[in-house]
Amino acid sequence: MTALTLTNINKSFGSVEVLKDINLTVDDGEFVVFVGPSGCGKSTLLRVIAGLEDATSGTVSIGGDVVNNVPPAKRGIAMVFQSYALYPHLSVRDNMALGLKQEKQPKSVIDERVGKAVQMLDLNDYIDRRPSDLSGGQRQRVAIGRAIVREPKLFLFDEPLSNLDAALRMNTRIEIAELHRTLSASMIYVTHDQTEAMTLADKIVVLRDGRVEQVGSPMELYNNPANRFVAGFLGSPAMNFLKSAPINLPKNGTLGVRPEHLKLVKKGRIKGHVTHVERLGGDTNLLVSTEQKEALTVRLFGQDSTAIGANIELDFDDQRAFAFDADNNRISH
Ligand SMILES: Nc1ncnc2c1ncn2[C@@H]1O[C@H](COP(=O)(O)OP(=O)(O)OP(=O)(O)O)[C@@H](O)[C@H]1O
Repeated sequence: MTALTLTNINKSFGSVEVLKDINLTVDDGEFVVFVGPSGCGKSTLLRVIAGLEDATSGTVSIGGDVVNNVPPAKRGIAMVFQSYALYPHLSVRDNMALGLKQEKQPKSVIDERVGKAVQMLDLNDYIDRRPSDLSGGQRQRVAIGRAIVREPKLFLFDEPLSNLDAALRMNTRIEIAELHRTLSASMIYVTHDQTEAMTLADKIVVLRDGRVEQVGSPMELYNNPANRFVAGFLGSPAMNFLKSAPINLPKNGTLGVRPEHLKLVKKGRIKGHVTHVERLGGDTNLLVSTEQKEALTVRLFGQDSTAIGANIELDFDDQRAFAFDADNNRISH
């Protein structure tokens, strides 16, 4: 069964085309992440699915029903926003219960669903507090709880972790992944963070300038990017791109090598000097300027003693490298 189908979705604001011919399906229980740089149309696409924006053309189907003319509250979706959007004067419990009260659900149903969500999200100690007395992470859990109690057909998350600090972001990311496993619900999650996309998604949709660049599992996209944009967007540190490559490339082509696939060797095909060293404890990143004055990042596992200014030689396994043509599309080599 398909949770969501988008067919030929276009969206313009005035003369500006923001979404261009988007076709996509989300299967039941699938976790789909929309990822792409700022302004590529991720939030607009989510808002079209939610019914907060109308598509200029195209069809939105949820659970097999066309919902273009169905208002947001009747689409069977629940949305979690970056800003939490909690009511400041209501307790955690009442914030979570509000949607169900508005639906006129019986008290027994409300108590049961809120109780279950509170348990699941470990919010027991906070149910009588107001949002202002909670940390950012706890507020986001309340916002997620409010979505869960509605038992939606489809969850929509719009950059839910971007207001949290790095450590909390990682914890909450793991909680969202666990929640997805527990609920087996269909989820769409918008982020510009490639780590969130890689770690959460069953399926990643890479967007750029309102178009879908590529759709696939995280490892499919990582190991088999269709073009230079996808190759450069997924992976941290980002893939290196060389114009003066030591392998045969078409005219104006580019060689792509991931930082972890470059090896320090005595005699290699790439020569350069180290311009900066980042010692991360577990890994070491070397920033290198090649003889052809191109910049590279090398990711070495563990602690490495190479110093700034060192002359080094690098090489890589050709099987691990990617070749892109003058139009930045991937070619086999
Ligand atoms: N109501 C609107 N009126 C006019 N233009 C809009 C409107 N909403 C969004 N846009 C434009 O549409 C484009 C896509 O915006 P959108 O918010 O969907 O991007 P995004 O990928 O979610 O970006 P971000 O990661 O920065 O939130 C942007 O160029 C934006 O300026």
